[in-house]
Amino acid sequence: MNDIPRQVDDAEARREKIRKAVTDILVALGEDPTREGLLDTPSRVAKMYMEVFSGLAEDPSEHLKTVFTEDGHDEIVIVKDIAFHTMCEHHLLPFFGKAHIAYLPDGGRLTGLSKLARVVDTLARRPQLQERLTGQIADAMEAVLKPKGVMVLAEARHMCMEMRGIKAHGANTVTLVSRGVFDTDSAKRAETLALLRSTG
Ligand SMILES: Nc1nc2c(ncn2[C@@H]2O[C@H](COP(=O)(O)OP(=O)(O)OP(=O)(O)O)[C@@H](O)[C@H]2O)c(=O)[nH]1
Ligand SMILES: [Zn+2]
Repeated sequence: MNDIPRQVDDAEARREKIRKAVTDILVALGEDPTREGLLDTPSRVAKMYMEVFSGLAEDPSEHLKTVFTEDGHDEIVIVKDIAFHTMCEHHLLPFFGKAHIAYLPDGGRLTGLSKLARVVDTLARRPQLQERLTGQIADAMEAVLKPKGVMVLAEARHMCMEMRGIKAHGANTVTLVSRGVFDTDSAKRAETLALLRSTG
């Protein structure tokens, strides 16, 4: 019972810290935080950060606990084109793209297909690096489903590379993690990678 008000208070205290920090940034930029257009900006940014970083308080593997055991079904499962939006931890600017996941079940242990997208969503709602996001998706799959193998391919555009700095417009970053048989069996790895990369 006592946990609920504490969490609410804690969330409000964190929102207030963000509001104050955003006001300080606006002042540092030479803006007038009291002008009409900016009046609610600190509150909006606080609400937005609490939303886009809400995955920090969640355990992604919880989503995978809906396991169906389908004896004899140890064929590869692939879910492609899982869209994600996240924030690069270096600049707090968005990077976004798609994750493609393949796993080879063991002992018939399958999870709901939507749960793979939920894992990606939870991990994306954190300050991230693309390599870490890719690895953490595979970690969650391994921890709960204990598959024979898991492969995760992610492709993304980083706003910190496009709208500032090097301004490499349209650069696409691809990251790949292979575990289990997809790491040790080169034929399976090549076949699965081709399936993950194929379009349509
Ligand atoms: N490996 C990796 N690097 C990233 C990711 N997101 C952003 N970066 C990079 O993080 C690096 C930070 O480099 P720094 O030299 O510390 O920062 P900076 O001066 O803003 O760098 P520039 O972007 O080159 O102007 C940059 O090269 C970014 O492109 C990511 O997901 N993975
Ligand atoms: Zn960045």
